Amino acid sequence: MTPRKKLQGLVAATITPMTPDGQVNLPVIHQYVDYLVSEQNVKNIFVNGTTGEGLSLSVQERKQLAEEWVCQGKDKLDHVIVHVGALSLPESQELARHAASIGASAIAVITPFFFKPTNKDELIAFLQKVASEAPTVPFYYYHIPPLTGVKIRVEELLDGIKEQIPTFQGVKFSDMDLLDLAQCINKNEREEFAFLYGVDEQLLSALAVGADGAVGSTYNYLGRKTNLMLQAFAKADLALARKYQFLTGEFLNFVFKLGFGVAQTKAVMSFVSGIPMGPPRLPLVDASKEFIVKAKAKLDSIVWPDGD
Ligand SMILES: CC(=O)N[C@@H]([C@@H](O)[C@H](O)[C@H](O)CO)[C@@H](O)CC(=O)C(=O)O
Repeated sequence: MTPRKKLQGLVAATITPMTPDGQVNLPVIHQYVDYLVSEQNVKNIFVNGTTGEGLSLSVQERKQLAEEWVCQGKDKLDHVIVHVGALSLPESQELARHAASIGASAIAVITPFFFKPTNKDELIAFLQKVASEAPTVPFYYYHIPPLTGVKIRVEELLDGIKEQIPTFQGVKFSDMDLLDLAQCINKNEREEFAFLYGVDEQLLSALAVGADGAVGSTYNYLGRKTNLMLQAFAKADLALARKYQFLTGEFLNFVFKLGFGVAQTKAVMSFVSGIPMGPPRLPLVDASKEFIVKAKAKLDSIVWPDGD
């Protein structure tokens, strides 16, 4: 899949559909692609990331998923970014080669988070070894310190990165540190890199400092609403953009108090889209019935500015 334009706008961090007995449910992906495009107006995806439980899947499952998303997304999706990060360097390299061979638009890599890099040079050395296995595929660093515990500032990482990773294309920035994000964007004078923000409830603030777009779980089921926020922001209608951000925030604030993570995202996506996402894989456990009833009632109660 050749990217037709610089990545911007919304990217859905895809869920990995599973059968009730915990197997990856590939046949559902065809319907899932159509749902994202036609119901959510989202044409970019990020596969096998956090929301996709990528680090809980086998290498074989990750390859099958990447292949299925690329295949089903052909002529429908603009960008299919495949997350190929792993704790083991050879596994990550194998996944990078595989993503290149199936025509993924880009790859992304998370830092190793068991044995962790302690500084920028160690992290870049790992990323470089993976990126060089896919020398024609755009490369994104996936920064998510709340989960990895690796807090190396991205602003530091950018210095000289293009010399070490010629395919470097940008960052999926899933952190609340907007000073770091803003400094990255300030350094990106030639606008050669894309910065995709990953904290959905704060996207408007990231847009204000210049984020190009966003990767997140909520764009699976609130993509259409968030696209309206992006449009309002582009027209400098901040009052309207804020309304959308406040309302997605109202929903997320509500579910955070109930306990919210990938398992609950799967449940919400199942009831909103009607596509069965199935249970999460252990150690995650299914959302409770009580969560589902309350989350659905909350989402249904929201009155959006577009009248829906
Ligand atoms: C920690 C986490 O899961 N963060 C999500 C957000 O989209 C998150 O679900 C949302 O902001 C609600 O908190 C994304 O950044 C993760 C993501 O894009 C991915 O699945 O790779």
